[in-house]
Amino acid sequence: MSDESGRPIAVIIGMMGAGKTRVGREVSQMMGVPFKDADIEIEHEIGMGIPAYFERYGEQAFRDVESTLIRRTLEGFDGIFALGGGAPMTPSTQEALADYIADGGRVIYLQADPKEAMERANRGGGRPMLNGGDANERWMRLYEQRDPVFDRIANVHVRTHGSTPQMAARKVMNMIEERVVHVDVVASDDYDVRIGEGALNHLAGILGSKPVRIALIHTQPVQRHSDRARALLRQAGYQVSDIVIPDAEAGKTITVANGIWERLGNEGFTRSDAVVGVGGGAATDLAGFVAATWMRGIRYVNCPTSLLAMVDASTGGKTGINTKVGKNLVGSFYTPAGVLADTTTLASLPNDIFIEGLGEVAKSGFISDPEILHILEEHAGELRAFDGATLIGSPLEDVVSELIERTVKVKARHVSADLKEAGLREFLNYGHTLAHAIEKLEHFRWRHGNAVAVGMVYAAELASLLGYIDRDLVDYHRSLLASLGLPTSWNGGSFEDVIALMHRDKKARGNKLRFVVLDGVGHPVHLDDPPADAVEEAFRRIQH
Ligand SMILES: NC(=O)c1ccc[n+]([C@@H]2O[C@H](COP(=O)([O-])OP(=O)(O)OC[C@H]3O[C@@H](n4cnc5c(N)ncnc54)[C@H](O)[C@@H]3O)[C@@H](O)[C@H]2O)c1
Ligand SMILES: Nc1ncnc2c1ncn2[C@@H]1O[C@H](COP(=O)(O)OP(=O)(O)O)[C@@H](O)[C@H]1O
Ligand SMILES: O=C(O)C1=C[C@@H](OP(=O)(O)O)[C@@H](O)[C@H](O)C1
Repeated sequence: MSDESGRPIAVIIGMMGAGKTRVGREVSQMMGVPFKDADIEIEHEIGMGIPAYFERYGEQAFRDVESTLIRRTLEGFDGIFALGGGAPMTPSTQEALADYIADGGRVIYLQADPKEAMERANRGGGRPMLNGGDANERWMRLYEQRDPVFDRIANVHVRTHGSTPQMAARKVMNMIEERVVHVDVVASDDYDVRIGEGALNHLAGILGSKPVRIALIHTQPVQRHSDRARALLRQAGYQVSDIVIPDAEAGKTITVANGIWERLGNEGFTRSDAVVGVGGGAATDLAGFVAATWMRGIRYVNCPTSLLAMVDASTGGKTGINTKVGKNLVGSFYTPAGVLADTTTLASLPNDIFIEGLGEVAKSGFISDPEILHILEEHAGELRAFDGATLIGSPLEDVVSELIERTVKVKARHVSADLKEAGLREFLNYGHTLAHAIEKLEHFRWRHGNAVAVGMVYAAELASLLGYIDRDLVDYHRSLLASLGLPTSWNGGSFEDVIALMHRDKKARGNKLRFVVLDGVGHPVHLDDPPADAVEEAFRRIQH
């Protein structure tokens, strides 16, 4: 885990008594990496205790020694590095930490409960900054000065209220090991998709101090996960309006949205308040739509709990609801303040819902990242046998996290380049032209990812008929998708019904059909107005 460039894996800052040394050492043991405590290193260097050095030479002289040692350690140590309580207040140390973050480092603000930390800091003395007068009063004064500075300097915030050292260390380790995909959007604020155990712990860090009220929108099947989100929000001091919506597609309606708008009005939600959506893609679509429309837009954080929502639905700023005429026909491009894909939520995900999410994972492999296909191939059996109850802590967890990160990166590249789907982003629609027709004809009984799988085989057949790809790649589509438990054929409707619906696909222009096909793995192209006989023959070929 250590960083080859000699940079610390993480630097821990926080108030005296927060647990920087104790928790930092726990983390280093859990991760099997070295640990350094700046205060101990300084005492070795100055050849005396810090209180004595303070006494003899004063605080400024100490801070000079401290900041020099910190800068040197940041350049030449690859473990967990805990700083002294006052260290981050020194401007030169702040600069060094900013450089470290710019180089990919993690400065973790260990946010202990002030009462707990103050009590622990006063055990055993030896803290010169608490000398003179009431130690608790001095601690609180230092806290008022330092907390805002630490909050600003750190790029990771870990609340340890009520945690044992081991629990706190586990939270810190999860934050260190989590995967982060940055989405930089030209027309809107950038945001991060955070993937890992405990990602929900970032909620307060993303929402910040401005919101008073949070609308927590969730569905019954994910109650245990929304319970955790609610507890974190309340611990952080927000007023939480708990809004349970109908599950799955039943929740993506104007009636549900209208009911929430009424609640937000009655409960005085202002523009500085926010929405948090917890659930599958349907819930995060609806939550995003409510956030996009309330007062013409308030901030929202998506907390996806299904694989498809983590890799696709929650991450690209498409929000929306269904209407009687069709799916996703009303909505807005409105990007979130952040996306928290907490992999512990997958523990309750049913196997069939996990497998359908693999349809969108495979799609991303076909259009952009062949390594995704290799990982799917290598682990097809384990993935097909997915059991959420045994996922966390198993070898499969890291495989799933890698697949999520890679798929989100594919999505992020397209969203960053083309938020409103004027061109490049359409490549994410590989397999979707037929998929949407299937979903409609199956009255949405077919899951989205399953329909996309059949749609990709169709697009491969069409591409093969027109000479873009060879039969081997068509066969590879079928063998890989089938090995994951995904369908590769469909017999649920006539070609006439299908062609009529494909003409209403959002990629169609005028009376011309438009598809995304491959010109090889990782090379999607637009196919406009293909010959009618090829369109029909490809359909025949996915009907067996
Ligand atoms: N906005 C976009 O860019 C985008 C992209 C793809 C799909 N979508 C939309 O996303 C929806 C599909 O998302 P989905 O596949 O997550 O379906 P879904 O939201 O209907 O969830 C599927 C089922 O799994 C349950 N579930 C989800 N997470 C769970 C968990 N951790 N434990 C137990 N049960 C859980 C849900 O309650 C639901 O019953 C569709 O509405 C689709 O239109 C949107
Ligand atoms: N989460 C925690 N729960 C219980 N005791 C803790 C916790 N974190 C630290 N401690 C104890 O509190 C005291 C101060 O911890 P320490 O790591 O030295 O704080 P810091 O380095 O942040 O000043 C130590 O006795 C330590 O064992
Ligand atoms: O552009 C996007 O981010 C996508 C939106 C969804 O398609 P639709 O917009 O066709 O619903 C999704 O199914 C597809 O995987 C990617």
